[in-house]
Amino acid sequence: MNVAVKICGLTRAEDLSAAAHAGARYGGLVFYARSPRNIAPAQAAALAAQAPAGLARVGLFVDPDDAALDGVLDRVPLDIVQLHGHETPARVAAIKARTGLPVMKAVGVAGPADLDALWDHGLVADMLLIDAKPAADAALPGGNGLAFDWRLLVGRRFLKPWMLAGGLTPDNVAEAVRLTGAQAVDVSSGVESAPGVKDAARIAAFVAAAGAAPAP
Ligand SMILES: O=C(O)c1ccccc1N[C@@H]1O[C@H](COP(=O)(O)O)[C@@H](O)[C@H]1O
Repeated sequence: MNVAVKICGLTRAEDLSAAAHAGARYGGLVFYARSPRNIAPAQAAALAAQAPAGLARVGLFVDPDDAALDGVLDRVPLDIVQLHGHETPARVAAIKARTGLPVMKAVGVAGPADLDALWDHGLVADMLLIDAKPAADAALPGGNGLAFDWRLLVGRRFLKPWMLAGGLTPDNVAEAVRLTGAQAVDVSSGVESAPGVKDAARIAAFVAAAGAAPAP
């Protein structure tokens, strides 16, 4: 199976190298101050410059205003913008127009009613990211290592290509892919030794277990 893998929350050169070497197709850089994976634009620019051609650089934002977006995009070469907050479809469309980049919109899922938002966002976003819906009192809107009931996705079709996220690990990603038919998966905490510190062995195990094909 050819499953594309995104390793999110890269903060160190060795983590980016481990992701690329393992065969990941996307590397995520988190621009969200409350996250333990938050990265400053200057540091992100250096990391992004090291990314090989087969690794798409994804910038993760949470409800960014235009100044926040510009402050990163003026410095950091990104290939995709990931929106992981409460952005409306109209805001997604505006960010897509402003940045000129493909936009991946994350939608949190806890039950069947949450799937409706995937339809609405599928009308404007280029890609969808289906993540677990965080608890109301969660400190972060994502990156919590929290999974949702993957059976909610069985038999579902979406308007745009989508990634599965939320609590994925080297041990459960194969089952998640088998059950949902996901062709792309995203992981952050499941391949870490500590928040914000990726583990090369876990990255390699995750990519292998996902059934990823190496970048062409
Ligand atoms: O990783 C973070 O710190 C983060 C912060 C704010 C929003 C999203 C974040 N990460 C994204 O969350 C999902 C799932 O992460 P995990 O594998 O369950 O830890 C993933 O899409 C990350 O891109």
